Amino acid sequence: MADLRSSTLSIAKDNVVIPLYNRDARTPSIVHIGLGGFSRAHLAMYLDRLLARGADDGRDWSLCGVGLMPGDSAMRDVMEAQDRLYTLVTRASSGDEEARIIGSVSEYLFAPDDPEAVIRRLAAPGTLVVTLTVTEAGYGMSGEGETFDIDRAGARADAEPGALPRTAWGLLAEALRRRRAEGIPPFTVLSCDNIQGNGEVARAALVGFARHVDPGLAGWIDENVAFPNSMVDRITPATTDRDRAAVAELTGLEDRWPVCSERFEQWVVEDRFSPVRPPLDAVGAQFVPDVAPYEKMKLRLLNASHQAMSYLGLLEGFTEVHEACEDPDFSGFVAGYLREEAAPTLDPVPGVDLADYRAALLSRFRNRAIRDTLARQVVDGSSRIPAFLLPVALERAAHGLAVERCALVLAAWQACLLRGARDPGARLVTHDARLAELESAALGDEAEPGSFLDAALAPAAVPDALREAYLTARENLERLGPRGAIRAIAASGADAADGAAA
Ligand SMILES: NC(=O)c1ccc[n+]([C@@H]2O[C@H](COP(=O)([O-])OP(=O)(O)OC[C@H]3O[C@@H](n4cnc5c(N)ncnc54)[C@H](O)[C@@H]3O)[C@@H](O)[C@H]2O)c1
Ligand SMILES: O=P(O)(O)OC[C@@H](O)[C@@H](O)[C@H](O)[C@H](O)CO
Repeated sequence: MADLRSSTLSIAKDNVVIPLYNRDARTPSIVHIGLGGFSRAHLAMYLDRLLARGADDGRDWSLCGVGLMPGDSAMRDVMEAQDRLYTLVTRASSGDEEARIIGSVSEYLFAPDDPEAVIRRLAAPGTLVVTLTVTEAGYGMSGEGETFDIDRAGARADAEPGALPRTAWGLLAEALRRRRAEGIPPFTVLSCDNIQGNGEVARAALVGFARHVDPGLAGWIDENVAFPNSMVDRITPATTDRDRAAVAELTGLEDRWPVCSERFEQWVVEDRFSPVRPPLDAVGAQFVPDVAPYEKMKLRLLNASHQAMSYLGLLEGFTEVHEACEDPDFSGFVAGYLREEAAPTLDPVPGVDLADYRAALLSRFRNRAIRDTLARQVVDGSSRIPAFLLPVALERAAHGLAVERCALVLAAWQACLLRGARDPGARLVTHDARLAELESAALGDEAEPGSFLDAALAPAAVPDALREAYLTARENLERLGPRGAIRAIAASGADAADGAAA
């Protein structure tokens, strides 16, 4: 079978959508930092659509992908070998698959090889927007998510005089310094990470970093750079060898790194770009004046549900999201979390019926075709729990409302970490920037129940009601196991535990 590259596109099977637009001599208008699974299934797909239909403004809305981490050398190799082409397969729950070869990546730069090339691309007048998926942890925020911690972001070396920057913040600050010096208007910074107020957080990170280098530049960035908030959604698991084989079968071409996702897509973007807004509304994105209600809905419902099901599901022995969500007890628990605990904390969302949204989520989670794993959801729980689930628990506790389900999720997190602390070979949580600290806190909780919450959730102060609910949940989990602890909540009459109802 032929390898995927420009010269073999014409032999792709008939059902495959291929890029027919001109891919030669391009000047990307967008630089994307952190070109991983999600941005390849989402941002690059929207741009591929835009390039295929032709942008009315005549600009080249292709993107330059940038990898910053050492592991991104694998992406560099594949992008080089395949003329920056790859396959996106979207999978419906019926098993129906659609394949599209994405051609919107016009350049790929691996920063560890040549940071200067990345800075030059960022500083080029043609670069109008810089998009980011550097994960929640990449923003290096501490406190309530508003303060930039240069060490947490791993960016202290970037701030040394004369340093060649290695982090997103160092690269962006240096490129903006050059643009300012040369009188080139700044680009817009558009975060596509799952963070409430991701634009504001990106601003806090970049301005916070720049303050370490040049307070004048920091002030200029704060005043002149647009950081629109955005809500992004498309469940995109990591690519497996099984996916590679399936994609070869579907397209007739060997793709070393395809990406497979669900069919659902959503992108809600704050209409605040400077100097130029990409015409993404022509290809399915939605521009709105205020993204906050959409972000809150998505993070507290979808992302927090992933947290809610995953620690409990792993303790029960499940490995994939759909397994947990097809089980009546577990799906009843998630439905109960959505309906009883999370949804009441949301503001109305323009154009969205929240009951329909909740029902649609459960059916997306039950999509067997995408084979999303629980293990993917528990990476970096120390960034995800505080971002997705804790705000629901804190808001409810502050209003004297029940937090049993949030508390059970926290107890299951502790139990998963405890297992790894006792037997590293049996770890259920394997990747977290704070893994050693969390495992030790989970052990400490055995001697002093509740102390795990203080250590894991700091600097958040743990309200008494959450602590009490956690202690009950923890005891139930130990005594009854995950299913029993879930049933205890259902039996308490807190909800109907109807797995079918959202
Ligand atoms: N996968 C999804 O379903 C999904 C959906 C919506 C949003 N997202 C957002 O996208 C992010 C990435 O998800 P993914 O599925 O693409 O993951 P991935 O592992 O496929 O890719 C992550 C990319 O981010 C880079 N990265 C990681 N830490 C970084 C750091 N500190 N600085 C710079 N780059 C860093 C990696 O090198 C890689 O290029 C998530 O954290 C989330 O915020 C993901
Ligand atoms: O990617 P994260 O770390 O923000 O969260 C894990 C999952 O909840 C997330 O990737 C979802 O699949 C995604 O947000 C769906 O749009």
